Amino acid sequence: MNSVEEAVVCTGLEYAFGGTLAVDGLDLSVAAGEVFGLLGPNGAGKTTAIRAMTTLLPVPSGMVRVFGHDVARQKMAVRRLLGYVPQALSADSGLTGRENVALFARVFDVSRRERTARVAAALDAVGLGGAADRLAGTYSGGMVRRLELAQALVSAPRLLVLDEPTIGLDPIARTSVWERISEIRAATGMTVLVTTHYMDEADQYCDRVALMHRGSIRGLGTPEQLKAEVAGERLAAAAAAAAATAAASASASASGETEPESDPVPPTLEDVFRHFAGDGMAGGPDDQTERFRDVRRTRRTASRVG
Ligand SMILES: Nc1ncnc2c1ncn2[C@@H]1O[C@H](COP(=O)(O)OP(=O)(O)OP(=O)(O)O)[C@@H](O)[C@H]1O
Repeated sequence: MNSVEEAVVCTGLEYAFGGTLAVDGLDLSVAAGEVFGLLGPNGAGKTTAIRAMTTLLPVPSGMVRVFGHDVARQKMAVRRLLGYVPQALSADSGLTGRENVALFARVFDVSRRERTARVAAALDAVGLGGAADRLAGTYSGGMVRRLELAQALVSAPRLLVLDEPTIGLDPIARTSVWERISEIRAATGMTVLVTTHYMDEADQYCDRVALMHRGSIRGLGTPEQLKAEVAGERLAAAAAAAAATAAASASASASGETEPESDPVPPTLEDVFRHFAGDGMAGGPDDQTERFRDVRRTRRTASRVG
């Protein structure tokens, strides 16, 4: 990708759990400094791909590089560049916000001299400076998610990876989490890789998105590019349908009415999602299993957040 620095490059990434091929030949490149959304239906392989990128799953060398470091051979170098907010909650409700972040500062080897200032700066950056000495167990769901963001930020990562950062949050808390992410990214130039099922969030906050389905990428581009692509395909399909109707109807054919009507409603990113992943939501037995799995997990996460 010529002169653009690449934060993450996946080349033919594969990962299987027993007989289940969760990631199936994933090719992906995330440019340094962009907010990149990895989208796709339940079970598409997003979390598995992210866990491979963050060194949490073993993959052969050559499949994933983070800022040029191979995750298989340079695991520690990669970890030093990363901040990761997993889907499952990681804050300890029995510690204060400050203690939670300080714990991460120690784990991520922030020097003793810098630690106090870095912990305070991370808490301020997510708007928790005033609540830093309260137990995390007294925080609202949105505050807990922002605390986890502070935990991931305390090591000043070049790449922040967020797996469904706003799941189970109300619209105001979701906006607050995203505003913090946007501010921090603007201030630091950090790269952000995020998964979300909220298409409105992806549309508003991501520079580019990839639609993942059954383990590989099916669509890639800016939200505007992908919406334009779907609009173009809808028009082409409408033209083909109109031509077929005209051919079948002598009267239409005689009057030459083969032009399709223009699409009155422009596609949304949700339409893009359905376009690329529609067959994943058709309701086969595997998809039903994924949906139940997701409902259970969303409820679990929401109840732990709330
Ligand atoms: N620990 C595991 N053991 C066995 N199979 C797993 C495990 N984790 C994931 N899978 C399977 O791998 C596939 C991809 O799952 P993954 O969690 O990566 O999808 P996802 O896109 O992140 O889904 P969601 O949007 O629901 O979080 C699914 O078929 C899932 O059932």
